[in-house]
Formats: sequence, C-alpha cells, structure tokens
Amino acid sequence: MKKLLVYLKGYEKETVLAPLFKMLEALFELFVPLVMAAVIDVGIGGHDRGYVIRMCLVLIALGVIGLACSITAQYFAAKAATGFSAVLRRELFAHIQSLSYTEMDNLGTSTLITRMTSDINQVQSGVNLVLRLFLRSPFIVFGAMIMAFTVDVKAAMIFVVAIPMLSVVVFGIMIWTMPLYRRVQGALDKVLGLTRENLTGVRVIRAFCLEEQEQTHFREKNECLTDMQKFVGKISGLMNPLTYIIVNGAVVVLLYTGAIRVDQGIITTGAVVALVNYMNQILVELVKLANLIINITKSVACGNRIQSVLEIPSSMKNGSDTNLARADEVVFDHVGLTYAQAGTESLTDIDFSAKAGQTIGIIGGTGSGKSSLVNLIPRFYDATAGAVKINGKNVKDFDLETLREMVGIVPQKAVLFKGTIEDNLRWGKKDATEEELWEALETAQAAEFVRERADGLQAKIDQGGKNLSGGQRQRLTIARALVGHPGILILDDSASALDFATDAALRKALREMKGNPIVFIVSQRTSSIRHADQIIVLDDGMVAGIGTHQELLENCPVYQEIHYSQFDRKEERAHA
Ligand SMILES: Nc1ncnc2c1ncn2[C@@H]1O[C@H](COP(=O)(O)OP(=O)(O)OP(=O)(O)O)[C@@H](O)[C@H]1O
Repeated sequence: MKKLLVYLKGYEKETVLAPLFKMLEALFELFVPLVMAAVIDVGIGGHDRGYVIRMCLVLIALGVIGLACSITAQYFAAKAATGFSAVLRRELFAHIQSLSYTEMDNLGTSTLITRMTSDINQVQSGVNLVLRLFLRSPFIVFGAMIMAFTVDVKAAMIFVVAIPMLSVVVFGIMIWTMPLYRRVQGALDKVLGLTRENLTGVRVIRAFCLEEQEQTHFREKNECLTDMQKFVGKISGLMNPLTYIIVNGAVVVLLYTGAIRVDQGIITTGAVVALVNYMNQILVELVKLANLIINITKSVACGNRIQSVLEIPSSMKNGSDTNLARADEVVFDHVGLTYAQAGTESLTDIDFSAKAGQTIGIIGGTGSGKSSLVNLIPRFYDATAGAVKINGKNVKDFDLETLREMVGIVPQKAVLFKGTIEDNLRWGKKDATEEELWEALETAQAAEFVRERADGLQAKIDQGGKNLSGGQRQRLTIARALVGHPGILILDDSASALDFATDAALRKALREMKGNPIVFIVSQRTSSIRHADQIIVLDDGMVAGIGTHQELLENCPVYQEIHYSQFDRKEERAHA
C-alpha cells in the first residue's frame, strides 16, 4: 500500500494544506468552551449584557472561521484524493493492458473489475479521511485534555481516568470488528462477482429458464452478506451506549466535584461547563478516530489488492525487431504449448510451414487445440517448446506492436465496441480511407447490409454489437481485421454463423485478396477449408494429418471421420 502513495505526487501542496486547515479548525474549536465559560462567569455572572453580546460575536466568529477552515481542508483533501485515484486508476488500467493472456487468465476479469472500481474508491475515501482526520482527532483529544488541565488540575484528573476507559471501549470494539469488516468485504466481492456474471450471462440464464435458481443463489449470497453486516452493526452499535455511559458517568463526577469546588470558590461555574464541553469533544473525536482506523484498515486491504496486481510482471517480454514489412513464411518448428497451471500439454510437436499467398485450414474436434495453435502467431501465448517463426525469425524477437500489426485476427467470439461501424473498422487501421473501409466490407461480405442501413458507415453499434445479428457481427469483425491489409490473416472459427453461400463467397473473396496474405482458417466444417492449400488436422493437441482435402480424405482417418459426419460419400464423389 505504501508504494501506492507515490501517486500522490503532484498533490504535495494539497496533502500538506488539508491537514493544516483541519488543525486550524480544531484549534478554534478548542477555544469555544473557554469563551462559553467567560460568558457564564463574566457576562451572566456580572450582569454585563454588552460582554455577553461581544462574546457571542466571538463565538460566531470562531464558528465561521472554523467552518471556512473545514471547507478549505475538505477542498484540498478531495482534490488530492480524487487526483490520486485518477492516476492510480490510469496506471492500473495501463498495467492490466500490458499483462499477457496468461496473467489475465490467472487473475480473472471479475476481480480486476472490482480492483479497478470499488477497491480504488475505498482507497480514495481512505486518503480523503486520513488527510482530514488523522491529525485533527488526536490533536483535539490531547488539546482538550491540556485545556482541561489549564482550567482545573484536580477536576482534569477525572479525564485521566475517563479517557483510557473510553479508549478501551472504542478501540476494543474497533479491534473486534476489524476482521469482521474484512469478511464483509469478501462477502461483498462475492455478491459483486455474482451480479456481474448474471448480468453478462442474462440471455443464457433466461434461455435456460434458470432465473429462479439464480435468484436463490443470489439470495443466499446476499443474505450471507446481510447477516455479516448485521452482526458487525450490532457490535458497532454497542459503541454509543457504552461510550455515553462512560462520558455521562464522568460528567456526573465532574459536576459533583465541580459543584464542591465552585462552592469552595476554587473554580467558577463557567469552568465546570467548559470541562463538560471538553469531555464531549474528546468523546466525539475518539469515535471519529476509531471509524478512521477502521476505514484505513479497509483502505489498506484494498490498496494491497491493487498493489498486488501492479506488482505482477508481464510474463511476455517484448522483442526489439521492428523489421517486418511482409510475411513471406510462417513456420511452426516442433511447437509445444503447456498453459500455466495446466498439468498437460495442449499442443505437442506441431511442425509445418505456410508460404505467402497460401491458405491453411485447421480442423479438429472441440478442444483439439485449434485456437491455441493460431493464438501463438500474434503471441497471445508463447510456445513452451519449439518456436513459431515468421520469415525465419522467432516471433518472440519481434516488437509486439510490429508483430500484431502484421497479424489480422478474427476471434471466435465476435466482439464489437460501442460507437459507429466506421469507428469499429478503424481499429484495424486508424487512417484508412473510406475506399479501404468499403473494400474490406466487400471482401468480408458485409458491404450489402452496411449499405442498407440509413446511416451507412455511421450506423450506431451498441455495446458488444448487441443490435446486430451473429452473422453481421462476424462479418464486421472480419472486415475490421482486413482493413489493415494484414500479411497474416487468422479466422478463428469466425464464419460459423454464416450461411453456406455467404461462407463460400467469403472464401472466394479471401482468395482474391491483394497482397498475398497467409490465411489461417480455423473451422469445424470441412466445407470451409476444403480448398485450402494445406489442411492441418488436430487431434488432442497433436497433428493427426497434414495435406490437401483429397490427400487427407485418402489417408487421414480423423479427417475422414469429421468430413463424413458432415457429408455423405455420394455427395463427396459428386464434388470430386
Ligand atoms: N487459457 C487457457 N488456460 C488453460 N487451458 C486452456 C486455455 N485455453 C485452452 N486451454 C485448453 O487447451 C486445450 C485446447 O483448447 P483450444 O481452445 O485451443 O481448443 P479448440 O480446438 O480451439 O476448441 P474449440 O473448437 O472448442 O474452440 C483444451 O483442453 C483447453 O481446455
């Protein structure tokens, strides 16, 4: 957590001024009981109306100056805390962006979102509270005690007994509740995680009529959180009655002792009132201090969670080679891949090469390793054995940005972003001309439906592309990858939502593309890859066959099985 405080850099002035103004406010507050004592003793006691009015004006002035100091402190504290959290949020976001898929898989998106949002908010409110109260509360407690001694040493001895008793109650409750607050935070994390999962998967939940089951699940987690909060609340609820018993007991003793000493003419009535006021001030500040410590503990816990993400180094080291103007050849040189935390290899000894202008089909059952294989080319993951090479150089040697600019990838799940069609297409190439955008749309078989939209390229896209059909989304993601004219194009099962005619038209357009790109088509359908120059058949992470459609039909049982489960033999003879 301490390391996070560097993000306060640039707010040094606010960090000093906020507590300073709070101390000034406290100082004025400490004078109020003395002025009140003077009003009682001199003004009321001496029937001096003018004095009473003057002192009342002094009280108002003290109040106004105190308020001005408090508002100023609040302003500086809020400025420092919000500025701090904005920088922290930016740094954390940038760091998460720099992490590789491996780290992202390990952490999970849910917890990253909680850390980016509620954890940073908690740290922000912690910083704000610390700046305002950390010096003020102890200052008032000790200040009020010293003032009590200046009023009357014997009466002030009651403070010496009452304050430790108050501290035991306040801090005892704090120590008791602190671990419970941590558990409440954990339960809150679970409720947030469940809410997020349910909201993102709401369509699936409804499709499977699981609303009731999910509601029950949510109710259980929510009740668990509520029960914990109630329990902590009950313990915290003890704070007020117990502290008030002590304070009121001390006030009774104060009044009793004070009355005797007033009778004896040692102190004045006003002095007794001042002592009672100091006692109340101390109580209020001790309770504030305890709340502050609870808040600091929560903030430190949240800060540590943020720090732990910031400390994760990216396992992917960037290469330095920026010399990649064309992709002439992609080679998988005895490549193996074992995912972090997975016991077994997901890819074993993959060995093949692809030349410029070639189309490579990749086929295999679910979980056979097709996506894993193509993900190695843009370095979403790194091969754990062998090497993936472009133009004879290991992909690890290339600068990541250079490498990824060369590779256009259309992921299995078509993801679009809120904005216009044009905004989404420009992700592929910022400065693409309108002509280039339409060219990509034509190749991706998406031009027709974009033209049909009243706003054309300016048509709005909802978050995730929800206002488009699955096939339209897929075609737009293909167009987005094509805009940058990649030297290597990867279509990871990205034509699955297209009808056969559109799929065939897409493949024809891809073959006719300018620039001789190497095209990798991952598919479950043999019809999508039958015209590929080379088809790689995967079975349980291993190559079960490499060749053309005809060659594989003759000598690869795995390919035969896939193909004849989709087409009957008569149809195949007709095709041939
Ligand atoms: N991020 C990951 N972490 C750990 N294991 C993974 C990860 N991604 C995939 N795997 C494992 O690697 C194997 C191959 O998965 P992959 O997604 O490459 O298969 P696939 O052939 O593309 O499957 P599908 O056709 O269903 O998309 C599977 O056993 C899978 O569980």
